[in-house]
Amino acid sequence: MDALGEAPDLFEAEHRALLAARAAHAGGPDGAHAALGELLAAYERLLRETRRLVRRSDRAELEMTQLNQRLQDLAGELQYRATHDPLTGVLNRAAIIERVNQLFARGGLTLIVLDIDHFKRVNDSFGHPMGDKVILGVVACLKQALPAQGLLGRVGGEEFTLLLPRDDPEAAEAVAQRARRAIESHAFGLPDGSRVTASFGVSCLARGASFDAAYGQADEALYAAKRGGRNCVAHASGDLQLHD
Ligand SMILES: Nc1nc2c(ncn2[C@@H]2O[C@H](COP(=O)(O)OP(=O)(O)OP(=O)(O)O)[C@@H](O)[C@H]2O)c(=O)[nH]1
Repeated sequence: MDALGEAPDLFEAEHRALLAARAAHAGGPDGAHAALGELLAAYERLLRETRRLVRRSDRAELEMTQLNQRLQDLAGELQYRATHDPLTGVLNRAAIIERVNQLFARGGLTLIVLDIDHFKRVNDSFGHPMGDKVILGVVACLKQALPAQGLLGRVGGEEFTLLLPRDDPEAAEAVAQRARRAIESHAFGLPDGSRVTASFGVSCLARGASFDAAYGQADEALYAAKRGGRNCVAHASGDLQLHD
């Protein structure tokens, strides 16, 4: 910048050489040779500068593209972390609440809530890492039992939800029983050879309901399943019915 705040003209010398060449050309052949020499030198410098500027701008563009990609990756990572459980990689509670409320705006749905039975015993007897391994095993069983259009989430420590995009109690019963059997028969590798089971509560509600209503019902049914002896499925359709 000069004193007036204007950027210096990078091609001042070339501009002057051009003016001189123009004047020499207008004045006849006498001064033309010297002017042509100056013009050549100026033209060569112009090419060098232009190449340097193009290279610099290519580098800047590449850096911008890389920065942009990094930003997009970070935004995706942030979005993933905000919506997924770090241990299991399934949807977290906040993401499940959002999905359920979105789906209720469009139609009915089924919320199945399940809780691993006597899970505290696993932690107390074999340690927290073994408990984590059981949680991962349960998630693998749930993924196996979940239909393609269903969603799986972790809504508490050892509590999960299966979300089915229709309020169909029979389909819900089939999915819950499939998940229950998958857990019951899975080899978790506990040191004492004991099996792991889970209890299930099912709520099917029509369009316009909310996560709180569906979760409240499913949770109540889940505790009926616990009271009913665990390793079973209870529905919240009016009065609670146990299935095994
Ligand atoms: N390993 C591990 N344990 C967890 C995690 N989150 C919660 N827990 C444990 O889960 C256990 C839950 O125990 P309780 O709520 O008493 O229930 P429970 O022993 O499963 O008994 P019931 O539900 O009545 O069958 C507690 O010991 C928690 O510390 C986790 O991420 N990893």
